[in-house]
Formats: sequence, C-alpha cells, structure tokens
Amino acid sequence: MSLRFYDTRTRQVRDFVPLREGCVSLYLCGATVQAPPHIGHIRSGVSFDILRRWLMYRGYRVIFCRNVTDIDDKILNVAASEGVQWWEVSERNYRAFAEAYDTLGCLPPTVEPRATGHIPEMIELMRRLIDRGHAYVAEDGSGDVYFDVTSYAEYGSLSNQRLEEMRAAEDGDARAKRDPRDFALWKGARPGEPSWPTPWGPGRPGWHLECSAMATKYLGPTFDIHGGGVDLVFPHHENESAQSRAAGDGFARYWLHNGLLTTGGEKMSKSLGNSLLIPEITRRVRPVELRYYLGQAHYRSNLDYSEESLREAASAYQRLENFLVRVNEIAGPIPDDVPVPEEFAAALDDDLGVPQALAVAHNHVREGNSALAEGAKERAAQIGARLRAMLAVLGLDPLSPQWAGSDDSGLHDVVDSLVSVVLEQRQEARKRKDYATADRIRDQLAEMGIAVEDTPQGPRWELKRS
Ligand SMILES: Nc1ncnc2c1ncn2[C@@H]1O[C@H](COP(=O)(O)OP(=O)(O)OP(=O)(O)O)[C@@H](O)[C@H]1O
Ligand SMILES: [Zn+2]
Repeated sequence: MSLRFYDTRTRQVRDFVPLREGCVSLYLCGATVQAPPHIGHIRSGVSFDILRRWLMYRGYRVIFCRNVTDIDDKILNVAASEGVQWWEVSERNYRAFAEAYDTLGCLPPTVEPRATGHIPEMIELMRRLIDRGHAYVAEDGSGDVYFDVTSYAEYGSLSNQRLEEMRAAEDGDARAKRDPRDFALWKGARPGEPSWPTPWGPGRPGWHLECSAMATKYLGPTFDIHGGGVDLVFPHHENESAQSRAAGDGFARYWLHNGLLTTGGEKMSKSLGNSLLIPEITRRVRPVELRYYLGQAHYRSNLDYSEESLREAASAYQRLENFLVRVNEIAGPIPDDVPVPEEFAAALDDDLGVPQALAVAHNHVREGNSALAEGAKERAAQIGARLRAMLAVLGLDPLSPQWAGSDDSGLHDVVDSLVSVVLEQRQEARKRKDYATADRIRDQLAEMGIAVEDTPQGPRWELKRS
C-alpha cells in the first residue's frame, strides 16, 4: 500500500510521491529561541522525528532542514529586560532546544540554519518579489518592506480563507502599509536594535521571509514536505507560501501540521505562562517515557496534558520495555534487524497512524507474555524481535544505545547483585516456612520501589516508578 499524508493545502489525505525518487526533502519550522523549550515544542519535534524515521524505514534518504529563528521581537524584548545582548538570549536557548531534542531522541537535522546567517538569501527573495510587483518598500522612510497581499490571487489558499474575511496583519506600522493585511517581509532598523544592510536601508528580517529563504536555499525552489504546528498555518505558513510562490518558486508540495499540546484545552505557550519545561517532566518520568507520551497520540490530534495521562503513558511504555527485557534475559540478545509486521507498516503508511501502530505493538506484548508463561521461549523471542523493530521505528527501542542504561549508567548491575542477595535470603526464609520474614523482605523492597514477582524460573524484580 502506498504512503499517504493529510495535506493541509488540499484538506485531504493524498498519496505521497516525492519529487526525486528515493529522496525526501523535509522542512520543519523550528524554534524561536526566546526561551527554553516546553513540551509542546518538543511534541512537534517528536512528531516529525517519527515521520522522518518512517520515511527512512521505507527506504528514503531524508534531507531534513529545521531552522532556528535567532532574531525576533520576542528575543529583543527578553534581552532588553535582562540587560544582555540579543545573541546571548538566542545562544542560550538554542542550546536548551538542542539538548531537549537530544534528550528526547530526535535525530539531529541534516542542516539547522539560523535566520541571521541567511540575510543575502532574504534580500534576493525580496528583490524578486519587488521586481514582480508583489512587494514594496514603505514610503514613510522606515525601511520596512511589505508583501502586497492583493497582488497575489492565491493568498489565503493554504489556510482556506478568503482575502475579504482576513484581519489586519499584526506586524509593522499600519500607516506604512498599502493594505492592513499586507505583512512585513523586512523591518526597517529602529534605534538601538540590531540591523543588517540592504539596498533599501538597514533592518532585520520578518519571521515569514526567513523560512522561505532558508527552505529554498537548502531544499530547492520546490521541495516535498513542509511541517510545523497547526498554530502556524496562518499567518506564518500562508505567508511563507505566498512569498515563495509569488516569487516564482513551487515551494512545498505537501503541508503537514502537528496538533497542539494543550493544558485545560489551551495551547501550551510561553506567552500564556502555562509552559512545562523538559527538566520538570524528566524529573517525574524518564525521557523515553516522555517521548512515548508525546508520540503516542495521532500527530494531528491535540493532546491535553495531565499528570495522570503522563503516568499512564509511562506505564504503557514500561509494559513494552519489561517484556523486551524479560525476553532478553530468558532467550538471549534480541536481533534488531527483522522487518516490522505488515499491520504496523500499514498503520504508519496511512498518515502516520501511530495509535494503531502502537496497538499492534501492545498486542505483541500480550501474545509474548502468554508465550513466556507457557515456556515457549522460541516464540517469545520471535515476538520480541518484531516488537523491537517496531519500537526502533518510533525511536523507542529500550535496548538501543540511546535508551539502554540511560536510567542508571551501570548502577542496574550493582543493584541487581544486591537485590539477588536479599532475594536469596527471602528464598531461604520461605524454605524454612518463615513466611513472616519472607513477606517482610518483600515489603521492605517494595518500600524502596522494587517489586518482586515469583515466576517458575524463580523470583524476578523490577523498579516500580511511583
Ligand atoms: N503547544 C504546542 N504544541 C505543539 N506544537 C507546538 C506548541 N507550541 C509550539 N509548537 C510548535 O513548535 C515549533 C516551534 O515553535 P515556536 O518557537 O515558533 O513557538 P511559539 O509558538 O512561539 O511558542 P510559544 O507560544 O510558547 O511562545 C513550531 O512548529 C510550533 O508550531
Ligand atoms: Zn517557519
């Protein structure tokens, strides 16, 4: 069956055929680095990381470009309030984002361009737009450059809006615009602000322009997939599309948007003050469990955060993990090169149906646990290998170097030896029929967060997270 995705522009699920055989070009709107990431930002990162991994599994070379918006009103405001340089704010938060993507197991992008490194490309794009009559320099001498929305008949087609119904664009000085809906490509220099020279005077980039310039530079005038959160469809992506297409480029062929991480139904957002930062969450659950939580829902649906749903996700992940760890213990190393089951592949081919794909994974655990209970080692091992392949595609393989031991860096072995000594004493007590002592030992272990299970092969233990 073919790969297909929901395309925001056509508002339908379309077969995916890349521009160049065997290769997919993917652009994702990355961070505006005015603050460290909250888990909503990383949900976007994880969703597109799963997409990328699935495309790679399907045999494509993926060229993945994720930008960094390192100059912006919000960054300037933070710098002013802290009394530091704008680039100190950008650098600090850039590193926090990089660390968060890494912690959550997102593969590094093929290229990660920064807005301030691409001013010549932006000037060239503005020149093309001015020459074609789609952009103009403000007549008030401010140095602002605007896109003329009435000059471009397709304006509104991505977000499915009619020009007559659109509100005024918020950026720029309304007096300098020919039409309130025109948006700023370039912002003329204001006193005390950083600026770069252009043929129309010094200034700094508008947010929309930079993405068009960087996507085109690295992926070409026409490329396969443009992604981002659904909050960016309008105005950001509408404007990116308008600029590039009005300039004569084909731009993105498919538009994919992740749903939002919300709290109490509202977008998690720095400005709303309802952000949960990554270190706050990774104190409660492991990074791999957070990745499972953020990736488990369909990428297009909203995900409303609650402590309870986070815990449930962590337990669900532990069920998958515990099964693999047991198979590993009982049947030896699990191969990591078997194909994923057809049903799992079909779910991901169909607009990245992760919930259906995970249902297949959990069915494997149920079957695998029955196999283990029956002592069918060989069957359990085969199921384990398929499960491992599925989890690897989702970036969740507990036995991968990314996650194996991420929790304990060698401590697990030491604890295992200690717990074994204690469990031997418990076995001795049971043999003596001293059940009070045996139970006390088990209860003491439970208090430490160590759960003991008696199996036909002897007692096993595992860490229970509260
Ligand atoms: N709550 C969220 N849920 C899912 N994706 C999000 C969320 N917030 C931001 N994103 C996505 O993360 C990426 C980077 O976002 P960006 O830095 O522009 O954040 P932002 O919208 O300015 O955040 P904030 O509103 O917190 O200031 C974008 O693709 C954006 O759509
Ligand atoms: Zn963008």
